[in-house]
Amino acid sequence: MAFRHIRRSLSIELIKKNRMSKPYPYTRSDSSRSEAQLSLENILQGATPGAVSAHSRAILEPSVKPRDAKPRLLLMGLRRSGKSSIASVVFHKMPPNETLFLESTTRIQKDSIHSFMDFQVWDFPGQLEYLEPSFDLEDIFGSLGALVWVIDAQDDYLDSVARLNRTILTVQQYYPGINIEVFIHKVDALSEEYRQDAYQDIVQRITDELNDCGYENAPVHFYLTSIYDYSVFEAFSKVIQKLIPNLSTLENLITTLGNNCGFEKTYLFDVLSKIYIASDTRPVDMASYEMCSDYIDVIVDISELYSWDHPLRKAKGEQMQEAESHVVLHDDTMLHLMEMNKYLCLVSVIRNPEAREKKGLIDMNCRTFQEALNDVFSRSWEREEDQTT
Ligand SMILES: Nc1nc2c(ncn2[C@@H]2O[C@H](COP(=O)(O)OP(=O)(O)OP(=O)(O)O)[C@@H](O)[C@H]2O)c(=O)[nH]1
Repeated sequence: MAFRHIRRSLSIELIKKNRMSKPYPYTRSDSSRSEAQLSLENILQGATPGAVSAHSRAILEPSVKPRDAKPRLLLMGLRRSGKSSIASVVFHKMPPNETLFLESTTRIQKDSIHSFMDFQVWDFPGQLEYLEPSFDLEDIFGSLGALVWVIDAQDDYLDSVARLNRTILTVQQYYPGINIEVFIHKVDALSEEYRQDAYQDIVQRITDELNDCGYENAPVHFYLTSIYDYSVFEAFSKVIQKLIPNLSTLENLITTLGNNCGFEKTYLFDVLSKIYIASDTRPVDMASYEMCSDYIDVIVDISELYSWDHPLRKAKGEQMQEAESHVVLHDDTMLHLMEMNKYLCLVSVIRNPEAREKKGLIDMNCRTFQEALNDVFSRSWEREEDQTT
């Protein structure tokens, strides 16, 4: 559990603390990772590489058990476009610069992600010809949540765009509802002007082709991404959000909470991956998202440092199981964090001085939100397990 080491509520007043300015969200090597982080990673079940070849369809077994009927995210694109790097950085907390040493994927890598929602991430080798008749489209695209197509924007992308167009046209015929998410990737090394040009050009080429073939409203979305900043987390947040049932209910709940407590912006984070699964309906600004995301790291680190069982330490009264914390930054912005359950935590940005003073109100409203969230969004099999025990 994310903050299970925290036995009591933390309240940290870091008056002169500058915004955390780590270049990347994960900058430490494996050996220096905290127990808390490792325990987070243990939630993930490791990759179970399927022995896929063009002639071996058996590995792409259709899902039969209800537990296996999870939405699937397919990572596709040409070789070296950055698919495995994205999966490793977002879901395995790999420091971005370590992706330089990733080897080319030769088989479909299947990751089962067990979190607030179960889903699978399939990383396809760039060279795999999945549109050939030897592959069963139903096995690949059947229970698909989204197809994430990664285009290396630093490279000549025309081949990739042509291949994506072929894939979309095939998939659209049989599975018109599938979300196609195009990551225009590795934009970190590009100038702002070149980024925008590449973006416009790629969008144009794909929409023109789809329009010519009669798919005017195909569900294709575009993102500029890089593993060296938060853009890939932001993009994945948007991709995952489309798979969440009742997202608008969740957003409305968060908006009501924010209005009642005077929050400027609130995010509901998946602690493991630090993608946000919902936020209030105000526009997202990257600076606040980054700040909140960094704050989760800070709290995980602090909980690791100070939550060990001390024989002489006695609890004073009843203790909350969930972590709760707030911090005031140098510009008087307050960040408030509250753990919601095993997987999710709520992080809010508070700039209104009056709102900052009403800590009791904030706590009470966040608890009410927590109860509503856990009632509505607890995972069905956990409820079943609870009933059987
Ligand atoms: N500059 C930059 N490099 C990146 C980024 N993402 C990935 N890379 C680099 O791109 C190279 C290829 O990345 P991979 O993740 O192995 O690519 P892949 O698409 O999985 O490749 P295949 O397994 O061959 O299909 C690695 O050296 C990464 O470090 C990014 O956002 N920016």
